[in-house]
Amino acid sequence: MKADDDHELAARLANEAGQCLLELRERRQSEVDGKTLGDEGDAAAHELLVNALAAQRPHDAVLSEHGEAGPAREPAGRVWIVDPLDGTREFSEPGRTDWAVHVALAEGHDVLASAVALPARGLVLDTGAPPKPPARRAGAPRVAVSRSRPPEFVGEVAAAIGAEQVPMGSAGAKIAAVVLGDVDAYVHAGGQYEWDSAAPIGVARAAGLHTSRLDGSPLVYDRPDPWLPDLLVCRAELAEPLLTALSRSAATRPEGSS
Ligand SMILES: Nc1ncnc2c1ncn2[C@@H]1O[C@H](COP(=O)(O)O)[C@@H](OP(=O)(O)O)[C@H]1O
Repeated sequence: MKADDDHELAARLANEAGQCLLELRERRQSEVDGKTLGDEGDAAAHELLVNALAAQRPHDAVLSEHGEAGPAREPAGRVWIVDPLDGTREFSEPGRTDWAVHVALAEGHDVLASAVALPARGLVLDTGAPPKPPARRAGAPRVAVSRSRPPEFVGEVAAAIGAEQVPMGSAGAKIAAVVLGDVDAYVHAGGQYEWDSAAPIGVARAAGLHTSRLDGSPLVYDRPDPWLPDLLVCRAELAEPLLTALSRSAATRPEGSS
């Protein structure tokens, strides 16, 4: 099996799940409430991805936001880490485009191939043909943060580098915004799981962006516990100033200290 096939499969499955979600959203949004729409989307996209991976990669394990599937995970073996619908809340709000489908293949605790679909924007970003981030736009740097749960310390970090904050839903949409040059960085803390970041982190790395934990250490995938609560994605030239600002902020201060 060629590695190229994995890039291609990730992109195809992310696109197919995205089309399924677009169709479901169109058909059901006038019939059910937002919570039901999100739950139906999550379930439909999960089912599509798990069935497709069972048919196309029967020897690989699958770790989805909605449970494990396929053979048991082997230490450092091949595992598809998928988030069928990232930004469930935004998916259920009419007209919003900040939601995504994540499909990643990890091996040796690293992402080998991945794709992020942004169905409502008609885009699929993948590691087989990673986009080159455009030149930085003029003006203050823009830092994407969670729309619903922005970390408290982000204000002081943004101020330290003269940046403005841009609230947005979905980890995949925020990392894609850095890849596409809509923003310059994404800072997250307080909680997340491996499926929230594996696929977009693969694409961001392939596009030459900086990716790490907030203390600068590497993001490691396919650990027994999928909790991966914080991350930084940014243009390479912002890594040093942002990591310095983060190291001086509450972001990396041990809990309980001031
Ligand atoms: N504190 C936290 N604990 C657990 N998951 C979190 C979290 N903050 C954000 N997330 C998850 O990260 C994804 C992006 O969040 P946000 O839009 O706030 O940036 C969402 O995934 P899902 O939409 O797949 O549930 C959300 O649930």
